[in-house]
Amino acid sequence: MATRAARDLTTPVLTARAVTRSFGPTEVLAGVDLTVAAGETVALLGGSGSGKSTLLRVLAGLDDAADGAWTVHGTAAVVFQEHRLLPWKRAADNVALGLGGPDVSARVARALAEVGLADRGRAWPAELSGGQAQRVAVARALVREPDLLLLDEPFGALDALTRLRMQGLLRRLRTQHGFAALLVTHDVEEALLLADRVLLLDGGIIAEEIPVHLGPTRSPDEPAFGALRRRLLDRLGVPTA
Ligand SMILES: Nc1ncnc2c1ncn2[C@@H]1O[C@H](COP(=O)(O)OP(=O)(O)OP(=O)(O)O)[C@@H](O)[C@H]1O
Repeated sequence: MATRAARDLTTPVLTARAVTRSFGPTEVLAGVDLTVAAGETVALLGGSGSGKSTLLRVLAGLDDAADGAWTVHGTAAVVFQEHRLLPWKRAADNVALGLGGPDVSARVARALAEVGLADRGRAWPAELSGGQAQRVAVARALVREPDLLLLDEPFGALDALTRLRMQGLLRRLRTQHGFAALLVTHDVEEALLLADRVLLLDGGIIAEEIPVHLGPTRSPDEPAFGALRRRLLDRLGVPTA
């Protein structure tokens, strides 16, 4: 699939300023500022109920009750924890949903091949494993050639092995396509495996920003990885010693 070579890489793909969102008297987002650069992967980490999913929904345009200013420069696509495939449509038709043009079936076939499901296009969602269904959800996002992927715990419902495979898939697709990603996760290891930067959401704001200076072939066995993991777990109030 063609990457967007013409895109201006100096313009951020996402900027958000002073984003607030309350539910009744509870202010869940209290003035969030963040920027995601082109091609960058940013993990959004925070405790349960800290507002990660709320923020992602706002940025994805799925919540119109928030205040503040946020802009996606380019095309964004969202992948949720649940695959959200329509059960009455075959895998390929789920990927094709909302697309137009004469080459839709070729684009869909290419996207399915890229997630390793070239031969499953005619399958019904109920015939797919959890991991396969989530791959179809990734293909549905990929086929839109996004500049930014918004990922809300995309592998959270998968078993540990499938999760590792999906993380590898995301890394490969990111290298091939060059999209930026904002990844909501509460898995510190996942954040460190995938992200260039980790943002900690706490008290309704980005309370801390941690650059992840690890190489592309990073491993949890590296001392620097372990040090960052301890720092993040400590910040999240999880004892490590
Ligand atoms: N539609 C809603 N109505 C009322 N309260 C809501 C609604 N959506 C979210 N909240 C509240 O906002 C807070 C943040 O929720 P959110 O789902 O964004 O947290 P999270 O950080 O993604 O949590 P988790 O990691 O457990 O998924 C929670 O207290 C939640 O109860």
